[in-house]
Amino acid sequence: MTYVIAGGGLAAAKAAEALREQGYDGRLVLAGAEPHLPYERPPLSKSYLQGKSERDKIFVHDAAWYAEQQVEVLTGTSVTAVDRAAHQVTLSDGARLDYAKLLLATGATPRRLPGDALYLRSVDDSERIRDVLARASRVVIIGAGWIGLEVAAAARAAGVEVTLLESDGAPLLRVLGPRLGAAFADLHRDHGVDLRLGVKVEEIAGGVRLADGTRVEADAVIAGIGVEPDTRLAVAAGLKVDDGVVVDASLRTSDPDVFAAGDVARAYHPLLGTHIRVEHWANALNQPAVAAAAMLDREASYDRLPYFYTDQYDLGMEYTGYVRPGEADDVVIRGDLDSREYIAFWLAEGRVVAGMNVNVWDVTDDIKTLIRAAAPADRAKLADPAVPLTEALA
Ligand SMILES: Cc1cc2nc3c(=O)[nH]c(=O)nc-3n(C[C@H](O)[C@H](O)[C@H](O)COP(=O)(O)OP(=O)(O)OC[C@H]3O[C@@H](n4cnc5c(N)ncnc54)[C@H](O)[C@@H]3O)c2cc1C
Repeated sequence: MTYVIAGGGLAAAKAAEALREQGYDGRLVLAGAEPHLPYERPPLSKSYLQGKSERDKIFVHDAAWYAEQQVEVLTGTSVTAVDRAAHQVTLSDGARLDYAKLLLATGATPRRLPGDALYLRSVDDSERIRDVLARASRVVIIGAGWIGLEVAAAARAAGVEVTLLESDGAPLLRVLGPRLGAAFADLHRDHGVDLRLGVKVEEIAGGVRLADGTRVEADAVIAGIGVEPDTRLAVAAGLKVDDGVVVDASLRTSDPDVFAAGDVARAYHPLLGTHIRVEHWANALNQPAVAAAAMLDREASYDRLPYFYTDQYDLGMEYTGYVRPGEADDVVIRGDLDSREYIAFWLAEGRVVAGMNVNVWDVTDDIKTLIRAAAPADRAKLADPAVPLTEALA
């Protein structure tokens, strides 16, 4: 009996680990398209991009671990097709492999623009951009999302002039809303970033040309405009796909022998009562244990709240929870936005649905408790640093 993992990122590695931990002792094959063993991506836009961490620190496990665990890792090998009726996958080298259970952990790929821009997804991308930052005097970054902002911070740390272009009226507008988006705009402007909001890029060529005709010259253009889930295999195999491979709370697809986890999965979240796709490290870290249990025909359900973190300059933050699209406007702040030491809470119908602690630590569990309570919060208590967070319910 063979279990196959299609994909070679964090979710894939954690799935292999979880299957062995949970007692699966059959043949286990992990096929990953990249030429590397599975590694963690968060450092690629932070410490690794800034030359502050070593390459061997980013790998989830070393080669010896996979050998000990008898996980057959096929690097540089894509799964090119899934034949669900025959329970067989085809690999890019032409080989065919029978599977009893299959996990799709194919992740996501950057959205691209026409023209000559750099993108940041892989360790090779990170090294390329690091080399560019070492030589460039000016770069343009397109997109003030998490990746764009972190690359802007790395570029400033390298002494490079940065023009950061964003089509919305604030960085991270859709996630954080206008008030907190503006706080991130201030952060970057305070560090010398030329942030231009509400602009549209018309052409990328030796810099960029904006829709209003303005040209911004640069030594390199780096784009971070979001990712698309890599659902090609699932689509071709006729699985249910809707901006991600649709799975239930146990991470099972519309085929009982095929599962999905990580960036590629749109999973039913029992607490939120809806399907969500999460493009965060903690999700790729934790979902695989549930997928592994389900692959072993055990009861399992993934109901962790989404969690995300970022580091930019001297700002560190953690974000916990989920704000439904278009509901990021009702915010209560505990602390001081200007000194960049605060917790922001997003409310929907009076209840806390998400919290972001900025340069304030060890509050994630309390924020989770508030969200899980799903009860109306007392806004004054929420805003008052003297009141323990767990007492902030109405
Ligand atoms: C630069 C960067 C910084 C980030 N920083 C943070 C952060 O600070 N905090 C945070 O929470 N999250 C962060 N993230 C997001 C986080 O890294 C992702 O959520 C996580 O990598 C998802 O893991 P995954 O295994 O699902 O997918 P991926 O990491 O995308 O891995 C999927 C792998 O599968 C391979 N693959 C695709 N198709 C096939 C196929 N058909 N056959 C075989 N292999 C295939 C791909 O090549 C890839 O190697 C960051 C991401 C990036 C790129």
